[in-house]
Amino acid sequence: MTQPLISESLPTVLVVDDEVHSQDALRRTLDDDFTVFTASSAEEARGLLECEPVNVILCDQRMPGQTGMSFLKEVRERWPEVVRIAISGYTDSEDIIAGINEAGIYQYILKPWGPDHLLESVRNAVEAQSLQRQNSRLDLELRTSTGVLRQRTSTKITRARNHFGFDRIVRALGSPLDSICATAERVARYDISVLVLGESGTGKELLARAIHYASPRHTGPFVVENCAAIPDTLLESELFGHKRGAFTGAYEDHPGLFQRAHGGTVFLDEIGETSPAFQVKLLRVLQEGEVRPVGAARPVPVDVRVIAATHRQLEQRVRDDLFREDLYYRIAGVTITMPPLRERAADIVPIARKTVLDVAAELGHPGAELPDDTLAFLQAYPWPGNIRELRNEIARALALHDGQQLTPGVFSARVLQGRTRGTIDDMSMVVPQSGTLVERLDVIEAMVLRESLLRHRWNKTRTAAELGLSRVGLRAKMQRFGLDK
Ligand SMILES: Nc1ncnc2c1ncn2[C@@H]1O[C@H](COP(=O)(O)OP(=O)(O)OP(=O)(O)O)[C@@H](O)[C@H]1O
Repeated sequence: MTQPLISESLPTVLVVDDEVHSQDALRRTLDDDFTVFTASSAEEARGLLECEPVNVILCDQRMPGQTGMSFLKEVRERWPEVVRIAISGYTDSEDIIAGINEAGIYQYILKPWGPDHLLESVRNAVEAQSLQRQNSRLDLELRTSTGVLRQRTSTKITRARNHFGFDRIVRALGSPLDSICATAERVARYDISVLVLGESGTGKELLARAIHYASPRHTGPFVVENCAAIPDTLLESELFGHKRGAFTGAYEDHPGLFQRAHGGTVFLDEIGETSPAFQVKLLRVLQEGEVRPVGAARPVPVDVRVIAATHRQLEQRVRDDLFREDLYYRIAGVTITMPPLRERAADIVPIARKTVLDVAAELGHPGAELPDDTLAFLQAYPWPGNIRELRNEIARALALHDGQQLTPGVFSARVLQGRTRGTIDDMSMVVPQSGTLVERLDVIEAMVLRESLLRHRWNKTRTAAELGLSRVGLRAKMQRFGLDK
């Protein structure tokens, strides 16, 4: 047996035939295009397969010791990448079918074979193998990248769930937010609409996100829309999208709000500010569960959960005919009210501490200390802008007083003077909107006391004189409202 030196560039073919003249004929036919090995027995062929990279095996059906088919079966098991061609002197269709099934034969070549036909068959076999390899590689890459993508997506979702979970809503032990979050978490599991009421900056959007990420829709999008910011002229296009060429300037298809939120949750902020036109269109989508993009021939089904929010008393707006009653009932499956910060002063301490950490990390500062008197001072301020205002104040103080202790003096004049703006609209931010009259007056009384104390730099004699109180009376009130810390 003389075997060739392997040419790197040519595919290799192993001819297995015990008849020397058949071997020679095959070699001559294939030699120009392939590196050809020959073997006279299964044993010899095994030896070659073990040490040479064979692309195609051409095996005669008749072999001493065992049939060509049983050997090709073995090849399939041990070297499955090698393409198998059987050469046979007879045509038994059952034999051929068995060969194809059991040995995974690529082709049967009948004797006498013609050189052109044989050459073409072997070329095709090599090509089939290369395609097969390419496919496997692509398949592997695809599976790996899909796996990585899936893993990345699920990591992202897990991170988002952790980042926007209910425990990220910072609050003191026993805060009214405990029961609010418990309700929201229960509601999250069901596909009902949620209406979140509360002053600006109380955390309505934060709560809406927590609901979305705790819901079965958490893998879908959470899309925020500030309804007050959409002019009526753009309503259709913003809510329902448009097709390319639907109007001048529509250069490409634009998915509307509901299509973007499909499978997830849409957060409709400032729902109380919407025009009658907006309300009609919104109601239609919620009733029909489909949208028709401007210029589209057919409506598109949308599957969206709605969480709406407003700082307005929406029921009152319904009574005043400023908000559609039918829409109100659609969006207010469950109503949750976020209390203003001044009604949960205990939350100010953990929120302030957490904000210092967040902002310091953002600014790359080492952080800052919040001494007890500063915390008491922050608790006494009514925070008409709620948590947003508190966070902004702390960020400002940290930026200006890098690395120092945050004493009351580092806060803005507005906070130092306990000033709140005086418009009627702002009144609703300062005057409590829940509780009995006595409870509400208590909140106001505490604010008046604190404001006066701050202005007099906590001098009790001057504060008492200004408020027409005795020093003892002032001290008693300070104690009652927690202002004596
Ligand atoms: N309990 C909380 N713990 C930590 N951060 C909070 C909390 N509540 C609100 N925040 C933060 O305060 C800011 C304002 O909150 P958010 O935007 O959710 O309020 P909102 O009621 O939706 O305000 P608006 O009505 O003005 O849109 C955000 O930065 C939010 O992350």
